[in-house]
Amino acid sequence: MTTKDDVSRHSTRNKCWIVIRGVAYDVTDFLNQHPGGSSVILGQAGDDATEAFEAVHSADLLANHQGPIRKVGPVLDAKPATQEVIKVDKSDAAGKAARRRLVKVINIADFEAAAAEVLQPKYFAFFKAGADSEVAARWNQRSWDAIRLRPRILVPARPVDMSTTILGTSFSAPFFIAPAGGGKFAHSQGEVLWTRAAAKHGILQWVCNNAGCTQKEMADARSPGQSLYWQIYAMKDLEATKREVERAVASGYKGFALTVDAIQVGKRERDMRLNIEENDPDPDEDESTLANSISATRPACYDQFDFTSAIKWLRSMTDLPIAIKGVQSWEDAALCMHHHVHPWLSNHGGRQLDGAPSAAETLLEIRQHCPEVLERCDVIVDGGITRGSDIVKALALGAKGVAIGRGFLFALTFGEPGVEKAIRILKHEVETTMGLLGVASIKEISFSHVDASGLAYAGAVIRAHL
Ligand code: HEM
Ligand SMILES: Cc1cc2nc3c(=O)[nH]c(=O)nc-3n(C[C@H](O)[C@H](O)[C@H](O)COP(=O)(O)O)c2cc1C
Repeated sequence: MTTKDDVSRHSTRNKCWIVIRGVAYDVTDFLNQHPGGSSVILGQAGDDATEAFEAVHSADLLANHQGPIRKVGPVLDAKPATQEVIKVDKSDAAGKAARRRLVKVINIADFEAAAAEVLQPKYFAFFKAGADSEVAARWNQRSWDAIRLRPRILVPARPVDMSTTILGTSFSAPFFIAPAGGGKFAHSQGEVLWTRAAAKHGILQWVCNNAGCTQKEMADARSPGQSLYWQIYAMKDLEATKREVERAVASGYKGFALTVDAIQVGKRERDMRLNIEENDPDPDEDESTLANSISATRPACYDQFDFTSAIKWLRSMTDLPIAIKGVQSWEDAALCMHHHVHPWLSNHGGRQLDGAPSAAETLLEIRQHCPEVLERCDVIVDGGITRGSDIVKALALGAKGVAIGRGFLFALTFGEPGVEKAIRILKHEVETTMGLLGVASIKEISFSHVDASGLAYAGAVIRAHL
């Protein structure tokens, strides 16, 4: 037990306590590790930080966080904590100006441009950033451009049905909302708005465990019958991740992805530059500029798994369908098949290993070296998908589900109406592409509908100029 007075005596960099929901925490040793920088926490030092904390973070972040934070104890005379997470509408995106911008959006790229106008630059940079020179991030998108569609003509038109199954559950469309952290940077209400929009339109939301909203908040925001999947990182403390998976199973999440391409964080320079501009670092501590950014100081992942031990560990927790997210070669896709899990071809939106292949390239490798993967697994792809035609190209190459990260983050800047509009735009584009190709259902889309022969050439030429 402690008191407000006690807490207020710890208001400096060397003795820094804050109160969150009636409990005091000693965050002195955490200050320099806080991904949001020490100054935001120091601004709350010795005081009640609940409102500032929950404007950005999910209510359960503290319980799950593994940084050097010491719980001091309940504050006897603290102001009572409300039951609901405090919603602070810090974005102007909900306002009239934002609605005016939304009207002008007619494709997913427009969402990016519109979000760039309304988001704080550091949040835009966090979403947009790729690793190093951002070649992989740009190539992801260009590689879909390099694939040509092969329409059949004089096929009597029929109504288009784009419904499909992903990991055993039916959805109204083959594309879905990728697990991407930082939803509350886009909109103060965060990822629950994805949950609601996904329900309205019958698409999948694959929830990210770095979400600003809690696992429970998103589960509670579900509509009857709505299926959500859960993405995890295996954290250094495997027991904590195990508890997270158990909670997700208990809350009714219906599928899992283990992200394996981020055992350390890629060097995201956009992010670093914005952080330097904002924090005006001490020139005598120059090295610190390399360490501080939203991306750079993530809690550590467990990095000792091989395929067999990872799958054994996952299977000790759940029988639900599992995808391994971050597969970037046909060999690893074949290993997924061997271990009865689904390969998710992704280079994390180019945010991790610059120079990594795009999902389109990995799909082609799989077709060449182990095509049975496409029959026996639900292959998921992502990276640089901005058009309905990209989605159809991915399906024609053999993918079963197509995830979109940044597109839905930028759309979330405009709240639920933004996300709904993004879904409608993509559905409309998929429908038009399918209609013009001469197919009426996902099953009818085949490899004969694409010509990917230019991809290797485009890769060589474009990469040289990226
Ligand atoms: C004391 C416990 C805290 C923990 C464990 C914590 C953890 C984190 C983590 C992991 C991130 C990275 C982004 C994410 O995953 O959400 C982050 C970012 C951030 N945090 Fe905290 N945080 C804490 C306290 C606070 C407080 C008290 C504030 C506000 C006064 C705050 C404001 C921010 C902001 C604004 C960012 C975004 C990064 C930026 O804007 O540069 N955090 N924090
Ligand atoms: C801002 C941001 C945060 C992300 N956070 C995660 C994450 O926490 N877990 C994860 O598996 N993937 C994460 N991703 C990667 C996405 O799931 C997805 O692989 C990627 O965004 C696809 O590329 P796209 O953004 O070009 O659509 C993140 C991506 C972005 C842009």
